[in-house]
Amino acid sequence: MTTASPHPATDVEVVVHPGKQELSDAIAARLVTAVVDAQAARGVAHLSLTGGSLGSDIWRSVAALPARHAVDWSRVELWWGDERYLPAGDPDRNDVQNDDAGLASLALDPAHVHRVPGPDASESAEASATAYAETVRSSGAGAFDIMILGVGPDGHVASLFPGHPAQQTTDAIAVAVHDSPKPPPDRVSLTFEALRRSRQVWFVVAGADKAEAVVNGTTGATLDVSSAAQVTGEERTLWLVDADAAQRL
Ligand SMILES: O=C(O)[C@H](O)[C@@H](O)[C@H](O)[C@H](O)COP(=O)(O)O
Repeated sequence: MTTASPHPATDVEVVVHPGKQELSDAIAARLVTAVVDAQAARGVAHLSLTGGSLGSDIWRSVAALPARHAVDWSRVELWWGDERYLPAGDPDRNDVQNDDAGLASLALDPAHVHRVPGPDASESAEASATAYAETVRSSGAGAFDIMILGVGPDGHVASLFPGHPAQQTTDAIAVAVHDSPKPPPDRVSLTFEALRRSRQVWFVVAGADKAEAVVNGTTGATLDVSSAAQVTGEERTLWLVDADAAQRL
């Protein structure tokens, strides 16, 4: 399938798994292999994570996967595509939900886990976005190796919501988002420009309520309908979906 998005850097590939559990387990297996490959090629793997239920299920699956020991987790640089602007440790933060699901059980180097500053560590969401962008810029990462993105039923990815003013931010790596249509209202998100600087982009989507978002995302829908359709990887763009989310393809 070829996307008609305005940035068709790569063909879009869709892989369908029967249910959410199989999907989560398959993403985990794919992730371990991709991280090993990135480390073999470049020494370090830059991996960007997503919130959402599936975004955390993946870490439950990785933590149960014997092959996780094939990864040198201390040489993984971790990022988040977006974060809810809440204090460190808040159970509604994406990083905390990922940690609780299993991420925290891996032998990561805390210095390589790049959390988005919350209100306890920054003056505003704008200041947090500036600081996070500076961390991305100074990390030396030419591109993220793997960008994992959940997709909302409304077509949002990271915290870039169709029709929201922050969606179209240009010339920035990260942006503050206020009045988010999905709570909580204040967030920090990578921009489209930053999300596209990824060797591989993996959209991870489960559930019948996402079926329309999957059609829109894989067929190059416009900005006002789909943020997902605006993002492709430099080398590969994968839609990893369950049968319910794929039902309208
Ligand atoms: O910050 C958020 O509110 C979430 O991170 C959100 O962006 C999520 O990734 C998608 O809505 C998909 O979520 P599900 O996997 O739960 O459907």
